[in-house]
Amino acid sequence: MSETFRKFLRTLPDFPADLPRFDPATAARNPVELFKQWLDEALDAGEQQPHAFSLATVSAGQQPSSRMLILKNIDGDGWHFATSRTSRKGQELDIVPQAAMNFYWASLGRQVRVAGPVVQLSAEASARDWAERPRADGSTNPNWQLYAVQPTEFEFWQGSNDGGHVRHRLGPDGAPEG
Ligand SMILES: Cc1cc2nc3c(=O)[nH]c(=O)nc-3n(C[C@H](O)[C@H](O)[C@H](O)COP(=O)(O)O)c2cc1C
Repeated sequence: MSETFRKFLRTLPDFPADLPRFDPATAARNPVELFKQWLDEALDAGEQQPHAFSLATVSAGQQPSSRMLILKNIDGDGWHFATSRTSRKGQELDIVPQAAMNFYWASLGRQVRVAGPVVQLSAEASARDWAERPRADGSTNPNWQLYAVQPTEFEFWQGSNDGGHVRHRLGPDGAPEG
């Protein structure tokens, strides 16, 4: 059975035949600008929920966990997401306020990694996010919290069908890193 499954996995579709080329030398130097460009291109490529990402957090005992979330904004406070403070991730962020985001757009063979410390945004901003969510019903939720990742590192990754994958790593100010 496990051998059959192993072989089955080998047959699954890989990247699409046509992938964009990415040349870091001519890319936007500002990581937020580059991200917004890639997000637009993911939307144009037909990606459903291109603003969805995986958020990894870690427990006090160093057990990592990850789950999908929706990006709510990017501004001077950082990269916003919202969740309940009482959730597993909320509790983990109370103890270890660090996280890693991972966006993946399969149709373009692209991944963006963003990581750094996490801060809590204001009660007002959190309440507004709760009120503006899809299917809002006029209720309030005192546990709903808007957070922001304040990136210390970025990585823009472009897959290639010839194996020449491109990794473009940037520091917090957009300066290229090894
Ligand atoms: C595409 C997608 C987007 C999601 N967006 C959110 C979100 O913005 N906020 C949220 O709290 N949960 C969201 N969820 C649910 C989370 O993945 C997760 O199940 C929930 O937040 C509990 O996670 P935790 O127990 O690790 O804290 C989303 C799930 C999916 C699949």
